[in-house]
Amino acid sequence: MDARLRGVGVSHGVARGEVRHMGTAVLEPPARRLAEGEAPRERERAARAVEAVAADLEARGALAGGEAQAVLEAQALMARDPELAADVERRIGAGDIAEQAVHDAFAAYRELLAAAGEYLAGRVADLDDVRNRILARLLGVPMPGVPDSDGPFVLIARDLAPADTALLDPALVLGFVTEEGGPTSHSAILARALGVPAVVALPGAGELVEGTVVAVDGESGEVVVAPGDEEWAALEQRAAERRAALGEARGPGATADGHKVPLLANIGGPGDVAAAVEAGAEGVGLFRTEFLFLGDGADGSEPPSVAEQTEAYRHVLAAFPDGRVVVRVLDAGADKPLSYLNPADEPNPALGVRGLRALLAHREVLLDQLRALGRAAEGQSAYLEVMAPMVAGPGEAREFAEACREAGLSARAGVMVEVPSAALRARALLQEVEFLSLGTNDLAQYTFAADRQVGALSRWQDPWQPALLDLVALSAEAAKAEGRSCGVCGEAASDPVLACVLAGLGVTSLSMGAASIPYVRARLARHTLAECERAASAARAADDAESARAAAVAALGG
Ligand SMILES: C=C(OP(=O)(O)O)C(=O)O
Ligand SMILES: [Mg+2]
Repeated sequence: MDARLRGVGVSHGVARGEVRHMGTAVLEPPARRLAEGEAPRERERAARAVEAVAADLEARGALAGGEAQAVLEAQALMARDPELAADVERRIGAGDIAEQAVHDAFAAYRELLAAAGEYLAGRVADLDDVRNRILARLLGVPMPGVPDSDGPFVLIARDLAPADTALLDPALVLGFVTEEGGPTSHSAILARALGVPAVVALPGAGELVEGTVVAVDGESGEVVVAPGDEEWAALEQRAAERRAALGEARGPGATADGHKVPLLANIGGPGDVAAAVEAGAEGVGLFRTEFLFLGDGADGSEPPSVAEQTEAYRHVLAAFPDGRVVVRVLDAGADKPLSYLNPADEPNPALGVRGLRALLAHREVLLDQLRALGRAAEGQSAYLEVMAPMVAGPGEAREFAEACREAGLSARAGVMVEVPSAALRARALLQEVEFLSLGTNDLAQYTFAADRQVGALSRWQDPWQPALLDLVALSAEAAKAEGRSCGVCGEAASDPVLACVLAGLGVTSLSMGAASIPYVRARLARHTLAECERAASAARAADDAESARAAAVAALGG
């Protein structure tokens, strides 16, 4: 095994300790069929196991409190899902024993969830955990979970379920490393909440030998196997420098010479507001409203009502008095499909009727959302702005602006720049709408013809690609020429060094997950605007992502 492995760092800090593996044995149902007349008793056995697991999850939640409680309660709801229960009953009726019926019903549900796109796919680990718990209960074997240990350790798992992470003792668990998961998985969210460093998506993590000492850097995503004292000291030093820098930077985002770059939060709903406020977000740069349409409360068969939407939007606006809140209208399709908006049989959904295209084909859904936003903004001091996703040209921008007017919305209307054509014709877009926001995740997908959901193409998702920086520069220059704002709300904004480069390219605000805000604030505060501009030119002059980053780091003095 290599001495240095690299995954994705999702929770800052460094840790060193012995590896302990999570009990991940997949429980297999015994091969047996029900005899005549056994079904009623078997149904009862299944129902009792489900209820016991749901109650246990709730009890763990009550003990843990806070964010963990919400997650565990959501898992208890999954366990009690009436459709799952009906499927289990049906399978038992067809002769399956309870273990087999639970196993297969969850597998069917899992497939649905995994196919529903990135955010819902992140909940697959939660569902697997619920299934394992019910199976363990039925089989009478110990629950899967965190290993027992007398001393502190680094926890290694395929993916972590909230029921396990919620009750972790940060004094014992020094850090997490998982083979799967991403920045939106619960492992990542809860690691950040617990304040322990975490690295996810590290292939081969499962092969680390129990008891080996590893060092985990939750920022760079590095895991060093058997680190020497010098290597460990260097990692600690880096972490200490980052902490010191964090402590010094306060207040609104700005470069060392006072050039303001507002730091905003990306949120998926009212539940993310507290973390954004705590991180000192100056507002919201991207409210991904599709989670209201796809999320826990929605069943995905029809849009939430205007009243339901109004309430959710009002909650968010109220949290940012006098702040800016940019709401993106529903972005359905490709990684976030919605049956009533997107065609079922598109050969290539990422290039299909998605985003604004789907909304223009269902204008009533768009108009209802805009009306709900207008109502939510009444009497609030927050400054509402609305923007449309996946806009390819000025005609679409005009249609969006017209819909905003028709809905009687007085908020500023803008568009996301996520398609190269929008960046190339940014000035024309700004004849129709009032601001731009760069969605670098999709912009990378469409610039490099690389599906953002295909792991094997992930290097093309690297926002340091110089061609992507060129498109950012084009958009920012167009906005400047038109006297308009041009922010970034894709993942690019959350990389502290790249954030400086983006500021140097002329981007006017940066929006990111709340956890990244303090790091970006601290790094920006270290450099003048002129230094950021030099770093931006150096990065654009490079030929690939790696050398662009190296050139920018060198230009910024390390
Ligand atoms: C911010 C973006 O939108 P999403 O990730 O929700 O598609 C983007 O594409 O960069
Ligand atoms: Mg996008």
